[in-house]
Amino acid sequence: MSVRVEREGAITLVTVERPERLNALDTATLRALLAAVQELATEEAIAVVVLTGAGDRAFIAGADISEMVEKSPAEALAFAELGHAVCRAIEEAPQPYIAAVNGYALGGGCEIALACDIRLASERAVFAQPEVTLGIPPGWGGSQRLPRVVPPGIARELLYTGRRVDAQEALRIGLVNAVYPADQLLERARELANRIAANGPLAVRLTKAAVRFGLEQGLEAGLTYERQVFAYAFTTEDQREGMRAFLEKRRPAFRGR
Ligand SMILES: C/C=C/C(=O)SCCNC(=O)CCNC(=O)[C@H](O)C(C)(C)COP(=O)(O)OP(=O)(O)OC[C@H]1O[C@@H](n2cnc3c(N)ncnc32)[C@H](O)[C@@H]1OP(=O)(O)O
Repeated sequence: MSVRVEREGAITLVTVERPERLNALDTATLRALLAAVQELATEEAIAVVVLTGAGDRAFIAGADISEMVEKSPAEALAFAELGHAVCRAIEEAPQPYIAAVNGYALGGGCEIALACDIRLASERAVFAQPEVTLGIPPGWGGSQRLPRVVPPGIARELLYTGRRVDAQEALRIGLVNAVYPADQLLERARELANRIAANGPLAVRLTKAAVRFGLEQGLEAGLTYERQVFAYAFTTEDQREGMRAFLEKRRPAFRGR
C-alpha cells in the first residue's frame, strides 16, 4: 500500500509510504493519494487531515525521476495534470490539511506541502524546488504556490537556483509555521489538528473556503464571499450552540450542523 489512511476520531493521518524511494511519487502513488484525498473530502466526521511521509528520512523526495526520465511531452503533461489534481484536491478539500514534513520535501514533495493549509517541520526537514537542476521547471504548482507562501523574491531565488532550505530557514521565510524535534513532530501536528477540530467544524470549513476564495479571487470578491458564509453560519445549530455556550460559561458541544 503506497498511501496509508488512519482515522483517529475527528483527525486523520495520511502517510505516503514508499520509503525505499524516499516516498517519491510515481503515477500509482499519486493516484492513491488523490483517491485518499477525494474520499476524505466526502467524510463529514473528519475535521482535519495530517499528511506525512513514511520513515524518518523523507516527507516526499519529489516526483519519481526514474518514471519521468523517458516521458514524452504528452505523458509529461498528463503527469503534471495528475500532480495538479492532487494539489488542487488538497487545497479544495473541505478540511484543513497540515503537512508534517519529517525530512526531504523536494520538488513535487515541496509542492504537495505548499498545497496544504499549514506546514510543520522536523529539525531534519529540507525543502527545495530542484527541478531546474534536472532541466525542467516545476510541474505541480511550485512556480505558482511558492511565491504565494514566501516573499516573491525569495521564491524566485529558490525556484531559479534549486537551493535547499533547512528547517530553520524555512521557518524564517515563512515556509513553515513551526519546527520541532523529529520525535515530537507527529505529536505536535496531532495537537494542532485537535485544537482545530475542537472548534465548530462547519465554521472551520467555511473559513478554509473563504481564505482560499479570497486569495485566489482578490480582496473584494473575498469580502463578498466572507459576508455570505458569515450569514450562512447563522442558519446552523453550531452558531447558536457556540454563542450560547459562551454566554452560559460552558464548553460548546458542536455537532457540525
Ligand atoms: C513535477 C515534479 C517534479 C519533481 O519532483 S522533480 C524531482 C525532485 N526531487 C529531487 O530532485 C530529489 C532527488 N533525490 C535526491 O536528490 C536524493 O535522493 C536525496 C537528496 C533526497 C537523498 O539522497 P541520499 O540520502 O543519498 O539517498 P539516495 O540513495 O539518493 O535515495 C534513496 C533511494 O531513493 C531513490 N530516490 C530518491 N529520490 C527519488 C526521486 N525523486 N525519484 C526516484 N527515486 C528517488 C534513490 O534513487 C535511491 O534509490 P536506490 O537505492 O535504488 O538508488
